[in-house]
Order: sequence, then structure tokens, then C-alpha cells
Amino acid sequence: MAVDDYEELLRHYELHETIGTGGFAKVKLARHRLTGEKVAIKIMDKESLGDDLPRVKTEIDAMKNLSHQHICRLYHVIETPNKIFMILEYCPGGELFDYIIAKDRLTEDEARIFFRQIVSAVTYIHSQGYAHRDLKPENLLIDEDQNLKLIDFGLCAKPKGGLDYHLMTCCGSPAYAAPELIQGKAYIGSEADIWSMGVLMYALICGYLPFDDDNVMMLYKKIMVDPKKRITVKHLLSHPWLMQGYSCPVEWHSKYPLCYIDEDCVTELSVFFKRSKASMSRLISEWNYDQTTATYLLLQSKKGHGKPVRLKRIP
Ligand SMILES: [NH3+]CCCOc1cc(-c2cn[nH]c2)ccc1C(=O)Nc1ccccc1
Repeated sequence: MAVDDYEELLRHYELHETIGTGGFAKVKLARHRLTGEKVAIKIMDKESLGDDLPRVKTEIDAMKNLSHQHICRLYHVIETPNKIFMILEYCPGGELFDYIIAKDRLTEDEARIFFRQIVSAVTYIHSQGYAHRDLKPENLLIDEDQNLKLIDFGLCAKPKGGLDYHLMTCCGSPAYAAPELIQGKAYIGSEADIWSMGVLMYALICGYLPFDDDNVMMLYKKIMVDPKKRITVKHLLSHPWLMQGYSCPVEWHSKYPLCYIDEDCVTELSVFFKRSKASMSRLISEWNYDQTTATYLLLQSKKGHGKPVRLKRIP
């Protein structure tokens, strides 16, 4: 009997057009029925994932713990016999990569606004013990308020021994990879992220890559710049160039910590699901990334955009 992999998904979401494809996943625009909010659904077929399946588990486990204004929010995970669905925050502005290409290159002021957001996201993920390891403009999306949201945590690492623990896996995109990483040396994930941010900064301002070559070995030779002293994220937060026009260092703490549950959203949910506010609040705090998590987070997003904190009464 053919299992209907889409049955649960379609109960909660209206599916619309495909908005992106990346390697082993297809991303579709959808609308959450209860809140009416748009979402992006990353659809993966378990069989065709093959060896990439652990990468998806890595990404889901990481994104469940990461809640930040410049990280694409995970709302809901649905797994069926053949499919994995990740319901994510919708970013209608597309990839930063395409934005730079369309504008040739960014002005220093625009690059500074974006780069401060990238530093904020990366500092936050490092504070949570993760290294992204694939920072590049293709993995930074622009949301409806022209803010950046980091995606693709499939290669991120959360070393057991903390972030200063040496990593070995050589991964990410060569043009953004740190010298120590492509030399196959043991490296520090956060230091490799700092290098990639430098390459990203160059791409924002110049509109092309600092190290590029069609031949990957030639590319590697160019990257072999000996990084005498690499800036740490602590010094980056108040770097003179990032401070130009600003009176404060980059704010990297999350505006939506997982421990804070919004009262207005709890109230609407408790009325709708006929549960006490206390039990609704406890259920939300379990962060099961099911329909409850998705409905709570999408209500919070509505509130953040000045929309009524109300659920649609489905007839
Ligand atoms: N390079 C990005 C292509 C579109 O991919 C996404 C778009 C959204 C998105 C679009 N709108 N809102 C969120 C959310 C997530 C992804 C994503 O994770 N893509 C991906 C990454 C690694 C491997 C395979 C696919």
C-alpha cells in the first residue's frame, strides 16, 4: 500500500511553488493553515539522500537548538517512511549571492549592515558551541525586512570537547575554506568560520572572490596565505570598520531565547486548543518541533510584524 508521505504535511500546510533547490533537497513555498503565515518547506527523499542522511540529522539537531534573529528558524520537522520535511522561516529576498550579483557589488554602508548581521549570527552559533563550516553568500537568505538569515547547518560541528577542540573533516566550499582546513591540518571550527567571513566580506565589497581559480589545486595555492594573526570574534564585534556610523558593538545575543515564552501567544494557543495556559506553556517549552512548536513560533512571528496574535478558526 503506497504510504501517503504528504498526508500529515498537507493537514497543516498548503503547498505552493518550488522556490529553491540545493543538492539533495527541494524547497517549496507553503502557507501554514492555522496562522496564514508563509513558510519554506525543505523536502528530502530519504532514499536519494543516501550518505547525506547524517548531514540532515546534523542540521535538524543543530537548528533545534539555534533560535536567533539572523538564523533561519526551524518551525516543524515531519518524518515519514520515505521523506523528511523541514518547515523553515520564509525568506522572500532569496540568496545574498544573487543580491550581490544583481548589484555588481555593495556600497560600504550596505555591506556593513549585512556584515554586522553575519557577525551577530556567527558569534551566536559559536556561543552555543557550534561552528557552521560552510559560510558563503549562497547560505545567507534575505527575509521580508531585508535582514539576513543563515541557512544550511548540514556541515556544522558541535565538538564534544567544546569549540577549541580540533576538527579534522575537510568540508565547506574551497573558495571560502581556511588555509589550515585545505592543508588537511587539525583546525578550530570557529577560526575556520572567521576566515570564511573574511572571504564573505571581500565578496560583499568587491563583487568577486579574493581567491579563485578554475583549477582547485591552483585555488589552494592562492589560499596558502600564511594567516599570521587571525582576528577573534570578540575583536570583530567592535572592529573600527564595523563601528563606523554605529555607537555600539555588534549585538549578537538572541532576541528570542528558547527559555522565553511569549504570554500573548500562549493565551491564544490555550484558548484555541482548550488547555490551561500553564499546560500550554509547558507543552511549548518541550520544543517538540511539531504543530504546537510551529503554531507558537508563527504566532510569535505575526506579533513581531504587528499582525494580530490570532489563529484562524478552521470551519
Ligand atoms: N542555496 C539555498 C537554496 C535554497 O535553500 C534553502 C532555502 C530556504 C528558504 C527559502 N525561503 N525561506 C527559506 C531554506 C533552506 C534552504 C536550504 O537549506 N537549502 C539547502 C541547503 C543545503 C542542501 C540542500 C538545500
